[in-house]
This record gives sequence, C-alpha cells and structure tokens, in this order.
Amino acid sequence: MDAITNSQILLQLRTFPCSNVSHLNHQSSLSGTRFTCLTPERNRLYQGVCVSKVSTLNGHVLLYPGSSNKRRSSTLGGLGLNGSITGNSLVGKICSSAGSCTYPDSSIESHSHIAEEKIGVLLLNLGGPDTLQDVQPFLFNLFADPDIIRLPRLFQFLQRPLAQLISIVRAPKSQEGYAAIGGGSPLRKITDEQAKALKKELEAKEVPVDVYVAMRYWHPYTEEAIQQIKRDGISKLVVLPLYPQYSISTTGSSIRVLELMFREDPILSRLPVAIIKSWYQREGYVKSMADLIGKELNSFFQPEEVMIFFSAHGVPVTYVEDAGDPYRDQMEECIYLIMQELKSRGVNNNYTLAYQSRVGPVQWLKPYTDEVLVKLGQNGVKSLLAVPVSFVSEHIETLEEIDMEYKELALESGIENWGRVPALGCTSSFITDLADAVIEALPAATAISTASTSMDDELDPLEYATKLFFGSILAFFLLLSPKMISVIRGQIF
Ligand SMILES: C=CC1=C(C)c2cc3[nH]c(cc4nc(cc5[nH]c(cc1n2)c(C)c5CCC(=O)O)C(CCC(=O)O)=C4C)c(C)c3C=C
Ligand SMILES: [Fe+2]
Repeated sequence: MDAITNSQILLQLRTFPCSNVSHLNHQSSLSGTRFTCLTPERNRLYQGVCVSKVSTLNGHVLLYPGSSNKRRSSTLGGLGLNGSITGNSLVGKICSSAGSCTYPDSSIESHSHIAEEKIGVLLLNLGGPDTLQDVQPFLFNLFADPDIIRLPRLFQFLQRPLAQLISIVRAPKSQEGYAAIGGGSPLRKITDEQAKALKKELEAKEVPVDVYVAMRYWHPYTEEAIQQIKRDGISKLVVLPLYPQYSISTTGSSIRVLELMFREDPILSRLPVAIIKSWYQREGYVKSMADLIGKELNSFFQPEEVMIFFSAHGVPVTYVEDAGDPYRDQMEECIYLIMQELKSRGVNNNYTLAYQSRVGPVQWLKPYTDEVLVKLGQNGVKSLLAVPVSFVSEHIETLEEIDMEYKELALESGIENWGRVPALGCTSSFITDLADAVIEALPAATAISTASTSMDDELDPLEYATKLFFGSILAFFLLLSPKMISVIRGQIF
C-alpha cells in the first residue's frame, strides 16, 4: 500500500464478487460519480456511487471518495450487526442492516484519521475444553446458550439450571471423547495457527491487520478478544466465522453476542464492522476442498469405486423448519459446488450427505450419519471416503466421532476400505481465500446501527409476570416427574 496516499485509502476491493455485497440494486440519492466494475471471477457488474475515481494497485481495485466530508450513502454493502436470517438470502452475503448502505465515518474523515486506520480481523469459533476438568464448565457454557438449547420464551428462566443439569449428566460421555483424543480439544491451537497464517497472508497482500480469536464457549472468550480489540485501538473490523456455512447455533450465536456487546459500548458502537456470514460458496474454499478430496481418493486402490461420504454437523430440524436457519440449504449447495468442481476435474464418484453429532431426544437433520453408514455397508459399498464439511479444523467430532466411532461402525457394516479427508487447517490455498474474503469485505464495513432489533421487543410487565408464574409451576412439575428424569437419562445422554 506504500504508493497510496492517505486520502486514497477509502475502499479497497480485489475481484469483488457481487454475491458478497448486499443490496446492489439500491440507488443512492446522493450525487457522485457512478462506477461499474466487472468482477473477473463471476462476470457480474458491481455498481456504486459517490466515488470519484477507480484504479488498481497490487491487484486491488481502489475506489476513491468524492470530495464531501459528510456521511453518505452508497450501494456498497453497508453493514450492521443486525442482519436478518432469511433462508437462502444469506447465501454469500455480508451481514447487512436494513438495506441502506453507509460509508463508515472513519473512511471519510480527515486524512490523519485515515492514516491511523488499524484493521482487525476477528475469527469466530466454538472453542473447546483444554483439559478434562474444563469439560463440564465448557458444556455448561454451551447449553446455557439460548441458540443451542432453544427454549420457548416462557421457559427461558430455566436456561441456566437446565444447562447445569445437562452439563453434569453429559460430562462423563464428553470426557471420554476428549480423553480419547489426548485429554482436550485441539481447537484453540489450530485456530491460533490459522490466525497467524491469515495475518501473514494479508501482510503478503499488503493489507496489514491484527487477527483476534473469539471463542464462543471457552478461552479465549469473545469478550476477551473484544477487550483486546479496544485496547489495540482497532478502527475497522472484519468478522470472519470459521464455519463455512451459517447456522443460528454457530455463527448466529456468536453474532448475537457481538451485537449485544457492541450496542452497549459507546466506542464499539461506532466501530465500522463487516461480517462475513458464510463463505462455503467461495471458489477458493470449494477448490481447496476438491483438492483434499482428490488427493485422498488417489490413496485408494480403485479411486473411482469410492463412495464420497460428506458428513456435516447436524442441527435440530426445528432450527431449519421453524426458525429459518439456512444451514441445510447452504450445506446442500456447498456439496453441490464441491461435486461440480470434482466433476470438472473428471471425478465422477458417487456421493452422499448425512448429518452427525446429534444430542438429545428431538429430531435432528436427516439422514443420520450412523444410519447411512450401516445402510451403505449392507448395500455392498466396499470403499468409503468420509469428508467432514462443517468445520475447517480437526476437533472431537473428526478425531473421535468420525475416526473412531463411525469408522468402527462402517467396518462392522461391511465397508472394507475406509478413508477420511483431513480438515483444511492451514492449507495455503484456503488461507489465501480467507485473506481475499477479508479484503473484499473491508469496503462494506459500517458502524453498528442503533435501530432496534427484535431482541428489544419487550413484553408487557404484567403479561411477563403471569407467564413466569405459570411457567415456573409447569417447569417444576415437569422436572420432578420421574418419567422426565428417565427420558433425560436414557435418551439424551
Ligand atoms: C446440543 C446442541 C448442539 C448443536 C445445535 C450444535 C451445533 C453445532 N456444533 C458445531 C461444531 C462444534 N460442536 C462442538 C462441540 C459440541 N457441540 C455440542 C452440541 C451441539 N452442537 C456438544 C455437546 C459439544 C461438546 C462435545 C460433545 O460432548 O459432543 C465443537 C467443539 C469440539 C471440540 O473439539 O472441542 C465444534 C467445533 C457446528 C458446526 C454446529 C452446527 C452447525
Ligand atoms: Fe456442536
């Protein structure tokens, strides 16, 4: 960026795919030089206003501001933390507020301010226990999340006691799993390595950033990362979940926590933020997955005979069917894109998708991984390549559930040749693609909106008290009922 003067660093894009920008058709009422940019990757038009000049540097498209110092609207993806969840509409989009797009103040203020711009990248992940002693408190944090155990509003006051109960009952089984993979989760170490690799890659692309790791249920907690971001004086932030597909229970939960923190803090609420909600459809990711699959297929004696078995983390079916979680749609599209890429390379293997890791008595997304493995074995499939597709790092569900439990089940069911594709980790083509995603998101960063969200909808106090009273009585009897206790013991854990 050495050749760019301060006033020129307004916006920076590199091969900006329009699918990553929300509300492209929105027309600004403010005057400014129009521009159109044909994105080389997808051959789509990218349009905007209020930009006086377009040029390129180091492969980045630079958009220069108009002369006004005032806040202004544009058709660039203006971001808030309160993007709504609407099925496929999230596909490939950066979180957008209500469709209005705003240049962040920091981008159009004085030159000296721009010169001080410090970009931060916040990696979101789930977190995992470092030791076996951490397992129960980690599980408590997880089950206390209203995006993981989704209680009706009336029963939400039971969230923490229920989390305490479930975490204590579940802990021994989880501890067994973590003990089998070395006594703790490798997630923190791998995520730290990914953070370092991303920083290095962005520096190589002449976009210096600080990268932070924000775990949802264990250290380093999201709150810790955000405090560090404040201390470091970050002036623009890109939020990048390490989940390729969006789910209410993963990316959605972390964003909700961020939203709460940002809305309450006068400094954070003015910080321009861009959130990349999902990125499973990015060419770099799809190609990196196809590379890994192709490589593992070649380790089989007869690669073309191998069934490619995509195993995705499940979610309860109500998330998708009642709460509008786009996770299943995104997962199916993701598998389709990976298979298209493999076909273009001459790989025409049979493939299937199933969902793993269900917890509790409710129905989860089907088909279930264990059931499909048994059926495939019974149907005569002899070679199978498992592809974990919800995560980009190794953790308990790849190292223990897939490599141990599912492998054993598959071999017992008649499958003779078993293989598993490793998680992407720090694969260089993947890290490069994440770096590109960050660069593409930067121009759309905007300060959090102060508009109210659905979370602000308050109940009438009398209605609330009544519901609480009757809810408590009902919950008390439910929890004490012997039938309920046996259901919890027998079916959930
Ligand atoms: C009970 C509900 C759960 C939902 C819904 C859920 C969704 C979900 N989770 C991941 C990724 C991970 N889950 C991990 C651990 C984990 N998850 C649950 C429960 C739900 N997950 C539990 C109880 C646990 C603890 C482990 C266990 O006891 O089985 C992890 C961390 C693994 C580690 O190594 O520590 C990840 C990562 C996704 C992607 C997802 C929805 C799409
Ligand atoms: Fe999980």
